[in-house]
Amino acid sequence: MSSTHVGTGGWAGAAWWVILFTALTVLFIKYVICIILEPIWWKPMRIVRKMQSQGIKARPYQLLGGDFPEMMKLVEAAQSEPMTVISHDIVPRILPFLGPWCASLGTIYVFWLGTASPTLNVVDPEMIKEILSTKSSCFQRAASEKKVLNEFIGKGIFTIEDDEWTHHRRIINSMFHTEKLKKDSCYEVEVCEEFYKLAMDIFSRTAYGNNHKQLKKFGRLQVELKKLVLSPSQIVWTIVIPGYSILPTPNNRHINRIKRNMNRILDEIIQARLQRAESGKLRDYGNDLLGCLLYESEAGDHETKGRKKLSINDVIDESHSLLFAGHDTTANLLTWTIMLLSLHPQWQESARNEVLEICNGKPIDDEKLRGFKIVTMILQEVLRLYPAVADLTRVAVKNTTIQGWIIPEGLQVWMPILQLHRDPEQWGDDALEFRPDRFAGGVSKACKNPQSYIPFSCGQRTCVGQTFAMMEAKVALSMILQRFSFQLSSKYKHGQATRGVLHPQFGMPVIFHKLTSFE
Ligand code: HEM
Repeated sequence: MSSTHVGTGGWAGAAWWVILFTALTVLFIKYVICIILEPIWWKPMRIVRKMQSQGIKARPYQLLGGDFPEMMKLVEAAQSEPMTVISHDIVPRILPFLGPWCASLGTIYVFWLGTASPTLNVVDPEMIKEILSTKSSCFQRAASEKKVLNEFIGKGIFTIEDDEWTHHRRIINSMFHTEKLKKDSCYEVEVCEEFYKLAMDIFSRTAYGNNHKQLKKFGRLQVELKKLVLSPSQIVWTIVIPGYSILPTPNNRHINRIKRNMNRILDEIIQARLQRAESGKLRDYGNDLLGCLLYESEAGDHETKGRKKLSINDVIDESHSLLFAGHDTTANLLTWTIMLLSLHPQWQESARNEVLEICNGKPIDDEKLRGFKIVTMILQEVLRLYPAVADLTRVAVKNTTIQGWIIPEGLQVWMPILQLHRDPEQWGDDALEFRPDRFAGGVSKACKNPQSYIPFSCGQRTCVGQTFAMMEAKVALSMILQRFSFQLSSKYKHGQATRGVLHPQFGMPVIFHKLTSFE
């Protein structure tokens, strides 16, 4: 009797345990499903429904990488051959998906830039102004872009946010004060065909002192790294597979080897600077960019008024960002300028006459640079047609309204600068032509809405080096114009690609003729 009783009670107790265990397991599975489904399905679909309820169409959802793998395939196909004619209609080559998608979905639509990343295509200049300027606190750089940039240039000013960004930006800004640029960057440079090396040399001398030999090697490694990290397949894998960069693939191992070498060069430069300061050969750490960064680092003994000091690793990471942004962009500006002035010899001649008249055989200084009206217009027009940065991406970090559209938290926005700079609505029917004189009355007269011209972006995260870049381009161009006339070689093939920045895909062979006045 009692044993039966005990037995039944035991079974009942066991049954309760089974029920409890099953319930907990079901709850746990539901919880795991929620954790997985919320970011990859529910949240993105909520965002898309919100946009669809406002009349905006969306591309169909794709799980891994979203539309990105298809975009990359289209880009590869569009760039597989040189262009048959020299034309500035390069949107179908650089952003080949834009035309067909706009035709079927309208100019404002949602596509998938990365895994579960609904992204709004934005070309309206007023919306862009709000996103980048007036409502910039509601947006940050998108996660997929940060992933790729972190792989290439490490964690620095491009990828950090909030207080950390404000702190780093303030330090870096101080180096680009016009007073400092006037004093430090007006030295005579040899004109060379290799703008990449020239721009690296100028930037490294100005920002990193007397280390240009080491930084030349750094520059070579950066070119190699760029090819590996920013190759279409590596970008797709980095975005699609979380943690892809730590897998021991041959490419990743090669990338890590190059990064270690680059870090070693920067570390040697930093340690040498610290030693010079310690031995009293320098007051503080020097007043170039490296000096400013070290002054604010844990190596500096000054009071930071509660602000966190930069670590030496922060200084190394920022150096990767600045050494890349500081020369690749300007090198391409000069390259495209030489191409366009070769195609338009009358503008080459006008620019040369202006430079010869203003310089009159004397060295270039700040006052002369301010007198370069034609040269400035030419550079502005080059930056319109061939902006180094072809598009910008941000992600909304809180719900906001932009020009009447409700933008939910988590929605990415994508702003194709290249398209904006060629919009005939803004620039007129000659938008695809090289016409520097459209800038004769300044940007506000060149287009309907000045917000349609953003080669350096705008708002608080506008390019920190724009004054430096324009100054450097004017100095280099004026020196070339005074010494040489130039034309494209018959070997030149017209084609563009983006790997970090918009660059000539098949190189830019140019024939220079020494001017008789400089024989
Ligand atoms: C023709 C030359 C240049 C062009 C067209 C250009 C363009 C741009 C653009 C469009 C951005 C915004 C990127 C974004 O928000 O995603 C940017 C940011 C930046 N640029 Fe430049 N740039 C040029 C030269 C330079 C130079 C010489 C430096 C010197 C260090 C520099 C340093 C930076 C930095 C540090 C940022 C990030 C700013 C931040 O996030 O606070 N750039 N640039």
